[in-house]
Amino acid sequence: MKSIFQVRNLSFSYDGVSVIDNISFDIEKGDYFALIGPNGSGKTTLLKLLLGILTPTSGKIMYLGEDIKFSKYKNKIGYVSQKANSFNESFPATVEEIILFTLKSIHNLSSKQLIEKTHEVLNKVNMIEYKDRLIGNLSGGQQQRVFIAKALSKDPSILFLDEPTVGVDYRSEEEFYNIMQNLNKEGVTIFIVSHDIGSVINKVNKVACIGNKKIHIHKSTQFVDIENNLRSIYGENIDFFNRN
Ligand SMILES: Nc1ncnc2c1ncn2[C@@H]1O[C@H](COP(=O)(O)OP(=O)(O)OP(=O)(O)O)[C@@H](O)[C@H]1O
Repeated sequence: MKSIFQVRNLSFSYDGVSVIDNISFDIEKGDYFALIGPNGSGKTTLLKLLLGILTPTSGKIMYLGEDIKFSKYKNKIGYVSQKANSFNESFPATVEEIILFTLKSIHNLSSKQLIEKTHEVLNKVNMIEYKDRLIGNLSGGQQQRVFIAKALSKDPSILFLDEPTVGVDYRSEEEFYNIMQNLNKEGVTIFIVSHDIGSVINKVNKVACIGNKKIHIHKSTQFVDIENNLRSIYGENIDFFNRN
């Protein structure tokens, strides 16, 4: 499989306090990845490093073989942040206007093409029927889908999502994972940061566990392997998965 991201001997410290210590792993084309780990284990820090928001203390991150410091990779990645689903009620724009505006800033398309592309990305997140609604009048789960549509406007090769199911109800969560699965089938590589181990593990096909400053990649979602690894990270004898 072709690597999209190659992380090599990556370490990171905040003001001398080490959070990530000499980790190496790849994100391959077509991966549907979950990054899991306890609170404070460094999930968001690693995500910020991959997004180029933070700079490694040492080591390298490469996008398609080129150091991200020098690469124009940001045009090729989609990012949905943790606090994405929070538009104010009075925000004066419809769903369609928000996507149109985003697309205009990225692509050089005719008006007709812009509308077509807007409808295409809204269809991908099951939001076409809400296109004329004011964004502030949507539920948190629906707003989240608009943010995913915004991220898809770039035609990203990889989509990063930080804790995407926090604050969404069971039905929205199911819908969210259906959308992710469809996008992954269409070829989008997906990387989800989540503390909701039981839910996310049933959906993805690779798991990265972060803890004690290290990362362990599970190339399948074999519960027993992951569970043993999580026990060593959390140091507790607890059940992580609901197997019903
Ligand atoms: N800006 C910062 N300055 C100093 N320390 C920080 C900063 N941001 C995070 N940290 C520390 O780095 C460690 C990792 O934090 P991080 O937010 O990456 O963890 P996380 O796994 O995403 O946690 P959570 O699940 O609670 O969101 C924590 O000990 C945290 O206190």
